[in-house]
Amino acid sequence: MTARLIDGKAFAAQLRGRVATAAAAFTEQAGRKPGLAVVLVGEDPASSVYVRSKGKATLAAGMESFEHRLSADVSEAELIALVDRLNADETVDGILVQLPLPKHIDERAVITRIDPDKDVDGFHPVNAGRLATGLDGLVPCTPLGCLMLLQDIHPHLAGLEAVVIGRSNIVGKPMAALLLQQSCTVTTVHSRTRDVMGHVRQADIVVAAVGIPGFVQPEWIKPGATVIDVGINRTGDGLVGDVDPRAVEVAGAITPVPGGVGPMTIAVLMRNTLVAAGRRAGIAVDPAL
Ligand SMILES: NC(=O)C1=CN([C@@H]2O[C@H](COP(=O)(O)OP(=O)(O)OC[C@H]3O[C@@H](n4cnc5c(N)ncnc54)[C@H](OP(=O)(O)O)[C@@H]3O)[C@@H](O)[C@H]2O)C=CC1
Ligand SMILES: Nc1nc(=O)c2c([nH]1)NC[C@@H]1CN(c3ccc(C(=O)N[C@@H](CCC(=O)O)C(=O)O)cc3)C=[N+]21
Repeated sequence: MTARLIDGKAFAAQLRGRVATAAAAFTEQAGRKPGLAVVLVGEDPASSVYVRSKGKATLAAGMESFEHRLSADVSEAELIALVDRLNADETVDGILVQLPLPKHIDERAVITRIDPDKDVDGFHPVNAGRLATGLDGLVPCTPLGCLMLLQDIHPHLAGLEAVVIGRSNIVGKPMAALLLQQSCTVTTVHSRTRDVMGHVRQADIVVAAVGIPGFVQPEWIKPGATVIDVGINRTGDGLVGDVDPRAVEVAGAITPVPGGVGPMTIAVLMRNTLVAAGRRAGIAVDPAL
């Protein structure tokens, strides 16, 4: 059997189309466009590429894009002062500070300074708490994008066994929270787990967010399982995921890298910006987003 390839790129394009329609309706009602501010510190080439593609996607969705590029030696105080200005700016609905930050800056101090209602990355502890307790908030883009792809394949997620590999605040933990909210039976495995393979073998759904190229072996996968590969690893062979490509021979459905989760992350960022704008302005946005 060979797995169905989940076309994240096409799914993301559809989502961006729906966001653009809803953004136009917002602009009509609010008399201004939704606005996203992206802050980049330093000149890491990969981060520069992401920031540029986020800016392009923002404009294409009919939203305002504010880019702030700061030099790598900017002080933490200066960066926090910029966050304060963006928090106070009525034309800014979403704020994203590109990670990682240079070592001399405390990421936590910066993230916790962002107004939780403008935190379109969903990284603020207030949003993590809202997700954990089932309140409306802003949900991290990558795991929400993964959930959308999963719901397309499994309209009924309730009762399925899901294994999340990785427990970062950015991907693994919010992914597990979302799957639990959908009534999956969720297991999170990590570097201290005794038998990662043993857990993965049981899973109807595997989400790999490890950061090790080709980590998940085909023999670990239950035949027919759905596999979501979050990994973005730059190697001599180009961009590769956290799942061994031979897994296509065992899985029922699998996301490719590139063209899987990555494009969804940016599309959900657009969606989160529109949702934040709607809530801030008291304007209803399409709930199907
Ligand atoms: N497609 C996209 O849009 C995005 C992709 N990514 C990619 O996703 C991947 C994960 O990112 P992120 O969560 O930020 O990474 P982190 O490095 O923060 O987390 C990696 C997790 O994997 C776990 N881990 C490491 N080694 C093993 C092992 N041998 N067995 C089991 N678990 C292990 C770690 O465990 P422990 O906690 O015990 O150390 C940790 O929880 C990366 O490739 C990243 O580039 C990330 C964000 C967005
Ligand atoms: N505050 C913050 N928020 C983030 O969401 C954030 C961040 N910092 N730092 C870095 C990671 C990584 N990330 C990706 C976004 C898009 C692709 C993406 O579009 N990938 C394409 C390929 C792109 C390529 O070829 O390089 C794909 O997988 O098809 C990947 C990874 C967001 N991140």
